[in-house]
Amino acid sequence: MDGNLLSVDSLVVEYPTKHFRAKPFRALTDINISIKAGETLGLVGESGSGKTTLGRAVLGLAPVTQGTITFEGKDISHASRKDRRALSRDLQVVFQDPYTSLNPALEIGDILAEPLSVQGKSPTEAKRRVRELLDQVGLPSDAIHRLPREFSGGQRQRVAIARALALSPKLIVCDEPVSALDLSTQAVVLDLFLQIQRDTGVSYLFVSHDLDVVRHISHRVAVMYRGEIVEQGTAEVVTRTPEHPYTQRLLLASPVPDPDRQEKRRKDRHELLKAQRIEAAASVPA
Ligand SMILES: Nc1ncnc2c1ncn2[C@@H]1O[C@H](COP(=O)(O)OP(=O)(O)OP(=O)(O)O)[C@@H](O)[C@H]1O
Repeated sequence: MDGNLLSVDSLVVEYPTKHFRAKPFRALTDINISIKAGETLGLVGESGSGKTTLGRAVLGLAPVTQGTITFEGKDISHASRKDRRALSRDLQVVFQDPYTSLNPALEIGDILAEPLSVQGKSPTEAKRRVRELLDQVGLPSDAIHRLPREFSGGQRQRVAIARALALSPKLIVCDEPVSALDLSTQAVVLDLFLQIQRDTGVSYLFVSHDLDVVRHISHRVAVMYRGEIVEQGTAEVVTRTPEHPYTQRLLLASPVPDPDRQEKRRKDRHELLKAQRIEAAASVPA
């Protein structure tokens, strides 16, 4: 193994097109990324650039045409269904929309116990782990008997994060996990991601269209444009002094283009996080 938890080499993904004579649609071309244990790679780019497709390819949900995806030294690009089931212990996902990603008919306790029982944990073990998970994501233990609709967006995303954490994965693909949340809840949930990484050493492939979010959460950032990675490097360099014209445009297109205002927004977010951390210690979280 080369020290990487995940490495994606020369990846090409093509989606079949409906018309049988038409050429397949190439969504990803020559993608090369890697993630080490405990590291976050932020994936940023405009809508349609292929971010979700890359996350889905890692999860075995998009068709790999060429190249390899290696996880813990093993080629998983064409893993069988059985191998995928085993992989799901180590490789998990948090989706964008906490309103549709949780089964509305199941109580939170059952949502969290599901991956545990699939992996053969006894009901007693599962119960203990569910309590631990609720605590880890800052939800009260009485959440066990409540339904998703009784929770706010931020709280539901905590449930989705807890579910992803249930089997202590090594990598979580986070597909725009804060985009559906308001700004202050975004800050709290991002902080939770960071806290969990500090506590567990989990790695994230973190997809977002928001440079600000990606800068806050990532160690390194890869910028996608029309199915290719046009730039990657440390979060600081890529998001502040990008080299590629597309990244520069992305930075300019960010809702707060002025660097001073960006700095202020960074400070505001920091202050907000600090205040909310203090508040969170005393109250029910967002
Ligand atoms: N199942 C599919 N079949 C055919 N084409 C697809 C499929 N999924 C995505 N695409 C196409 O692949 C390209 C990349 O889409 P993808 O969803 O990965 O981009 P994205 O950067 O995540 O965009 P967004 O931020 O809007 O989700 C787009 O042109 C999209 O239309």
